[in-house]
Amino acid sequence: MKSPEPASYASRTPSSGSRYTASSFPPYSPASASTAKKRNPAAEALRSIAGLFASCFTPPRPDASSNLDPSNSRSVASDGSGSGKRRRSSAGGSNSIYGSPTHNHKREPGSMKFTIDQIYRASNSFSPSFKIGQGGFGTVYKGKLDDGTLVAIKRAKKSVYDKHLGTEFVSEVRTLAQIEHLNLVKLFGYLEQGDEKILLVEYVPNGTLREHLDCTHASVLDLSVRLDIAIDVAHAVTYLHMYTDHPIIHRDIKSSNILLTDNFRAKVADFGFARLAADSESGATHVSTQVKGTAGYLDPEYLQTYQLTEKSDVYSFGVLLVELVSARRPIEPKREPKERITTRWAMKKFSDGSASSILDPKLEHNDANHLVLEKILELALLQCLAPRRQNRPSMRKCAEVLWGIRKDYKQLAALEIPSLPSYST
Ligand SMILES: Nc1ncnc2c1ncn2[C@@H]1O[C@H](COP(=O)(O)OP(=O)(O)OP(=O)(O)O)[C@@H](O)[C@H]1O
Repeated sequence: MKSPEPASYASRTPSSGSRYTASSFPPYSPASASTAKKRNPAAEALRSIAGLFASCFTPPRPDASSNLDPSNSRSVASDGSGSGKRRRSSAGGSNSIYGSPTHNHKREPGSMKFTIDQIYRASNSFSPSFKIGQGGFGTVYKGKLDDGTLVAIKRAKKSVYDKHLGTEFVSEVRTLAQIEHLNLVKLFGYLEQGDEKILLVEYVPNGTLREHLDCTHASVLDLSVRLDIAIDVAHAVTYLHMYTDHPIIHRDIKSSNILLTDNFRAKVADFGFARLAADSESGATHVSTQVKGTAGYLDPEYLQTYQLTEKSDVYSFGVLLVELVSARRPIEPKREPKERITTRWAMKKFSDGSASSILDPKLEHNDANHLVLEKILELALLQCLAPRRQNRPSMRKCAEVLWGIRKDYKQLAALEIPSLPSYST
C-alpha cells in the first residue's frame, strides 16, 4: 500500500464532506429490533470473520429490492444496465453475482460478471506477490481486471465457506451488491466454482484506519482528517441504517474495517456480518444464531439481550471515535489494568476534567484540537456509549453532531496564529 504524502492532506479538503446534506439520505425507515437465539455468544464474539463489500455515491435504486429472486440465490446478478433485470452467469459452470457498474465508469453495462479465468488473470493465478492481506474470511489479493479496474479479490478459505457461505450468505451478498455509496467499499461480484468462493470488491489503496493510527504509513493523520473520517463513516452507516425499507446493520464497525483512499476518504468495508434488520411493520425479526462482532466494540446490551438493532452500530461507532482521538485500540492488554479498556480509561479522564490527556500523543495540543477532542468525546462517551440503547443517538444524529464540530473547528482553526518557527544558532 502506498504511503500517504503530505500533499494528500491538502487534496482532501475540509469541505470534502459538505457535499452531503441531510436531504442526500434516503427516506427514513424506523429502526427495528431483531431478536436472536441464545447461544454461547461470548465465545463467538471474539473475532470477526468474513469480509466484504460495497460503495458509491448514488442513492439506492428504488427498485433494488424488488429485483431479488429468493429462489435463485447463487446465480443472480443485478443487471449492470440498471434496468433491474437479473441474469444468470453461464461462465464456465460458475455462479456469479455482480453489482451495478455505475460505480465504475470504464465498465460497459452488464460487464460485472466474472469468470474464474478473469480472476486468475487479474491475480496472476493468485500469485503470492499479489497478496495484500489475510483476514478471517481468507486471503486478499490485489488484482487488475482486463479493463484496468483495480479490485481486491477475497478468496474464502474452506472453513469459512463451510460455515458461512451458505444460501443465507449468498442472499446477503445479492442485496449488498446493489448498495452504492461513496463511503462503502463496493462489492463488485461473487463467484463460486468448484472449491473456489471468491468476492471481488473495490480496491481501496491507502490501507486501513488502524494502520494509520499505528503510524505504519509514515505520516500522522491530523485531527481534522480524523474528524472527516468519522463523518465519512457516519454517512456510510447512516446510509445502511436508512437503506430503502430494509435497514442494514453493519455489526462489525472497527478501525481495521475502515479503508482509506489516497485522499483520505474513508470507505467502510466488511459486511460479512451484516444482516437485513427486522422489518418492523411485518413484525418479522431477524434471528441471529450467534453474537458476532469484535471484542472491544460490542454493544453490552446486545451481549445481554442478543437483540440486534442499529444502536449496536452506534455503540461500536462510539468506540471508534475514542480510538480516533486517542489512537489507542479498544483493548490494550499491555497497559496497566485501569487503562486496558480504552473507553473506560477515557471516561474516567473525561469525568475528571482531564480530557486533554486522552489526545493521541502524536497530535498537537492547541485550542482547535482541544475543542474537537472535547466535543467528540462528549458525543462518544456521553451518547454513543450509553449503556441503554434508547439513550444512544441515531447514526444520522451522530453525523449531524460531527458536522457541527467540523464547523466549529474550522472557525477556530482559522483564528489560530501559526506558531513561529524556532531557529537554533
Ligand atoms: N477492498 C480492499 N482494498 C484494499 N485492501 C483490502 C481490501 N479489503 C481488504 N484489504 C486488505 O486485506 C486485509 C485483510 O482484509 P479482511 O477484510 O479479509 O480481513 P480483516 O478485516 O483485516 O479481518 P477480519 O475480517 O478477520 O476482521 C485488510 O487488513 C487490508 O489490508
